[in-house]
Formats: sequence, structure tokens, C-alpha cells
Amino acid sequence: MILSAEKLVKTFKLHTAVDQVNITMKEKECVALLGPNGSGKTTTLKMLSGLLTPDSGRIIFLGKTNINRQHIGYLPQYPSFFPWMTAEQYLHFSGNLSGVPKKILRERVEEMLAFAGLEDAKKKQIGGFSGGMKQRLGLAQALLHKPKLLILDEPVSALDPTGRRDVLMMMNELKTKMSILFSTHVLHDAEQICDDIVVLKDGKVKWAGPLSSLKRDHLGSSFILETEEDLKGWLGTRKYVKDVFFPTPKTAQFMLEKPNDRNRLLTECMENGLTITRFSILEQTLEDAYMELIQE
Ligand SMILES: Nc1ncnc2c1ncn2[C@@H]1O[C@H](COP(=O)(O)OP(=O)(O)OP(=O)(O)O)[C@@H](O)[C@H]1O
Repeated sequence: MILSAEKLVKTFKLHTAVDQVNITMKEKECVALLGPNGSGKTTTLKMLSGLLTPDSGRIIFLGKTNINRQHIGYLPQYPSFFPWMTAEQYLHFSGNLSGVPKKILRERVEEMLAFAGLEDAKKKQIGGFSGGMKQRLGLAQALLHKPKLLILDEPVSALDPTGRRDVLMMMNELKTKMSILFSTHVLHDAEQICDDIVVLKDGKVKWAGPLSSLKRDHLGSSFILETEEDLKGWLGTRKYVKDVFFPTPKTAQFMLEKPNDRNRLLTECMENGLTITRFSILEQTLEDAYMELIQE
């Protein structure tokens, strides 16, 4: 276990931004912290990076309760750069701040510029960089001191599709070398690179575990039933039919309490003299499962 956070709480004035959050990470694991705006992602990441002190709870990083920031690389949601600096100058400046030994800094800067695909732009001022270039530079800065844990706050949210792809590709390569914890409000980003997800809502963990289990654990399938007769009054009285929506009076989309309730429903339709013209199962996506979780 590289990181374990137990019952983290952070309150700003009267508002509890993070409420009893638990997160654990194994070595070289990639975990996405998912949640809508204001769900507490940034606050959680700042506490785990040692930038914010929790009101209560415990963080154990590399077996110790005092967070050793030498082993953490952090990229904030809105990294700020000096626009007049060149990429190379900025990395030298950041390397000095994070204590990279002088004799290896030059070599490390070159290595990171190459990794971020910024070799050709190294003498150019950051003020003229695209959003994607700035984000790649931010990532290079977070990696300069070869951290064991990389914490990235919404690393791709503000990028166009090309920038998004580039940064996700970099993260994909990095996850074989270090643990990565990143926040996003887009499930698709998480799906592309991570093993586990932690879903936050209103500061609390709503769900945590492997992405592959989210669908299985959280959702059943939804169904569509169409009959020649009006369904509206009749279907609504079945206790095992949930979340019914009627696109037309003779068509219903709904969920069932248990998967085998579908046989019961079809039997009851026939017993009640309804003529079924369509019955189908709507396969739900991971995105549906996530949206369901967030909207609950
Ligand atoms: N310094 C602060 N002072 C007061 N309230 C804060 C502070 N930082 C965060 N909050 C509040 O705490 C809650 C959680 O904020 P946080 O930034 O952690 O959420 P988030 O999930 O990262 O949101 P986003 O996706 O919009 O970045 C929000 O209601 C926010 O307004």
C-alpha cells in the first residue's frame, strides 16, 4: 500500500467539503477520483498532497503519517506559469524549488522536455503556448523530481480532443512507473486509463472499486414494454416496477427490482389481457451507471 487515507474531513466555515473520505492506493495503481463540480475532489487531492491539513482523519503515505512531499508530484487544476519564461527556464526554476540536485537538473529538464514533446518549444515563451502545451509542461514539472505518487487535478478537463489524447497518452505511459491519482468529472477519461475509481458526491464517497464492478454492482438493466392497450395506470401499480417513464401511454421504460421479475411481469400482462407488441432490454453503459450513482 503506497497511500491510505482514513476518514478525512475538511470543513470551510460551515460547509463540509470532504466528509469521512477513505482512499487507498497500491503501488503503480492508477485511480480516478470522479464526481460532479463541488463534490470535494480538489480538497481531497490537496489534503493528500500535503497542501491542506485535514480537520480530522489520517493519511499514511509510504508507511508514515507525515506526508513526504519529495515523493509526490502535484499538478493543480489551474497551474500558473510566468508567461515571459521559456519552457526550459520554467522547468529549471521548478526543479530548483523542488530540490532537484543541481548536477542532475539539466539532464532531468531535457528528459522531461522530450517526454512532454516540448523539445522544439523549449526556448519559446510559455505565454504563446496552447492549452495542451501548457498542460504537458505542467505535467513535466510535476515529474521533475521523479515522484512515487503523481496527483493530477482535472488534468484533461480544459483541453481540446488532441490535447486530451496527448495528456492521457502520457499518463498511460507513466502509470507503469508510478502510482497516479487524478480527478475528473468525465467517466470516459477514467475508463481510458485507470484501474479503480472513487466516486465523490457532496464530499462523501458514493462508490469505490474497480471500474468493471461499477455496472455490475450498481445497475440492473432497463426495459421497454409496448402494448396495444394503455399501460399508464396498470404498470404504475406493480410494486416491483421502478423508475417508470411513459414516452407514450402505451409504451413504458422502466427498471425491475430483480432480474427475474421480467417473467412475472410478462405473466401478469397476459393474465390481465394486455397484448404485448414489444418487450426489449436496454443494455446500459458504464456512463449510465455513473450518472445513476451521481443522481441518486
Ligand atoms: N478555500 C475554500 N473556502 C471555502 N469553500 C471552499 C474552499 N475550497 C473549496 N470550497 C468548497 O468546498 C466544496 C468542494 O470544493 P472542491 O473544489 O473540493 O470540489 P471539486 O469537486 O474539486 O469541484 P470542481 O470539479 O468544480 O473543481 C465546494 O462547495 C467549494 O465551494
